[in-house]
Amino acid sequence: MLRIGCSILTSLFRWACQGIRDVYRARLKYSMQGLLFAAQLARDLPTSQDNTNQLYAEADSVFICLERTIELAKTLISFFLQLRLILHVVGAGLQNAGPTFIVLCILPLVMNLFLKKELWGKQYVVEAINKFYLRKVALLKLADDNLKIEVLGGGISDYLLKEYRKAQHGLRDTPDTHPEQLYRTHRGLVSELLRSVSSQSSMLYFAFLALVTPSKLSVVQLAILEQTNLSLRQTFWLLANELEFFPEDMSRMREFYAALDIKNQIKDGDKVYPQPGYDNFAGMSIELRRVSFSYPNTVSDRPALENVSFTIHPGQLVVIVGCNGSGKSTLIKLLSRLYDPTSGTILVDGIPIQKYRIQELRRAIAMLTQDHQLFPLSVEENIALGAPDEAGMKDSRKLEECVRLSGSEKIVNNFSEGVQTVLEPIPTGYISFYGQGNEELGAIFKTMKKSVNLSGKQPLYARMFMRLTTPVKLATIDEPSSALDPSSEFELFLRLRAARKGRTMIFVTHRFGHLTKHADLIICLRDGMVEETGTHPELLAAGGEYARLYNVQAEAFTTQAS
Ligand SMILES: Nc1ncnc2c1ncn2[C@@H]1O[C@H](COP(=O)(O)OP(=O)(O)OP(=O)(O)O)[C@@H](O)[C@H]1O
Repeated sequence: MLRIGCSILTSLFRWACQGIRDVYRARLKYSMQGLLFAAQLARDLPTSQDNTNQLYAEADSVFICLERTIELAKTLISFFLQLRLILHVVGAGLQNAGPTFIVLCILPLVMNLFLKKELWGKQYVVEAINKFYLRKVALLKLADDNLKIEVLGGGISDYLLKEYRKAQHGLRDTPDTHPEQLYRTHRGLVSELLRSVSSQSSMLYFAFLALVTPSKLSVVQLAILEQTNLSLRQTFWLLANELEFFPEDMSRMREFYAALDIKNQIKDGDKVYPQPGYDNFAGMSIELRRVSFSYPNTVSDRPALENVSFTIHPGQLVVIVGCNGSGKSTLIKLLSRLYDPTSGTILVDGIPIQKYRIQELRRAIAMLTQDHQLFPLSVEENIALGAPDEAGMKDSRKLEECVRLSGSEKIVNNFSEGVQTVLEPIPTGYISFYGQGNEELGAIFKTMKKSVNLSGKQPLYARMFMRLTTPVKLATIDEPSSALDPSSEFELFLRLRAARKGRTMIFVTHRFGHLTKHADLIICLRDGMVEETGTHPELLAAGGEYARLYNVQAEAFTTQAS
């Protein structure tokens, strides 16, 4: 009865512990996740791109470390209790045999620890270097759906199959099993023999003692020792495993806290923006004095910008032009302090840009770059986040106006859920291992992955228009039109220019015409340096790089096809 009662109590205790454990784990994890999310959001661009800051930070690592510490303590206690039991049982008859028995009992496991060939739990980096394997993996990738058009359109399937066979031939029978598995299977004969002989030593020792001094060992003692021998080994094995992984768990937890503590490379200033007296200025004034910049971790010897100097007056419409890689986008990134110049000074309203509070400065800048992406949120939120204050988020009239200005009406109307449509839902579902291949489940799974395919990026422009409803002083638009047809592009430029009142506006573009003719200032870059500046007529008359680029585009429209 007592035994049954104890088992029931144990089960109840386990069940309750499991529930509490799961709840506590979730609480701790969510709270750590929140801290990590805040730290990641606060991290600036150079800091996040710095390889030394790529830490393994898992919100669960704190709980795991805590749990493993408790487990380790439990195992240690149980190990010492078992040792005590053995000494007690053996000590009754044979005074000195207990310690010998314990040593023999755990000897095979100690040997195992030294002789075992296992990579698991060790710190290492793996890289495949077999050229045939690398070739095969690269070729297999070409069967992916996202490369279908290139492969089918290019008619290269036969070539790929031939190359695959060659790579396979070169690879011969070299296994591509995980290195952990391969390493483990290569055990030496001596270690195998030592292992099996030593595993029997403790009981052989007692069998020997029982034969030599039968009066000092009872059958009951032998039975208890047989049982304890097994459980001591089990506990020791558990202890060794836990101790092996413990430093790794600790280091993961340390890494998690280190990730929370990463200091931003871009230092914040303490001046408010705009400075008193500048609030009513018709835009931001910008001056660059001998600014040079190289990207952190770049492999290129040439700086992205070199000795760049120019002045933009408040309210000017500026167009930056230049060939690919001439530094146009980089320049825009420096203006919002996504990066700081390597040397030189940027003055905003006459004060070095680093002196302003970054948050306030960025709030005064509306930026649209080639890197901008739509968020995996609803269309409405994607747009409203241009003005993320409570009032802007809820103003549906404003939202509709921004959709209209950006030319996104057609796109939005095509969605059955309109502005509530989530653009790129994060896939969270999966089919179980044994459910793979089940047609019915497959059909359900397909309906779960509903990504919305947008050909243009108009909602991004809508977000920009939303941003322009706030008191921004500088709008920078980097290649706004690359995904637009010419008439949409023309209309968009008109609307953006109309939204210019009271703010400085900088466009980065490869296309001349609509914009450059209206620009107060054109800055022409070449290889990271300012080649020339001026207005459209001035630069055409100068006959330099701008005139050359302009004429190349103009000729494309005027030259008769031969
Ligand atoms: N994140 C980066 N890390 C390292 N180098 C970069 C990075 N971004 C740009 N570069 C390099 O800096 C230089 C200037 O690039 P940038 O993108 O500013 O030129 P761009 O004139 O805007 O070019 P495009 O017209 O193609 O957009 C180029 O040599 C580019 O390869």
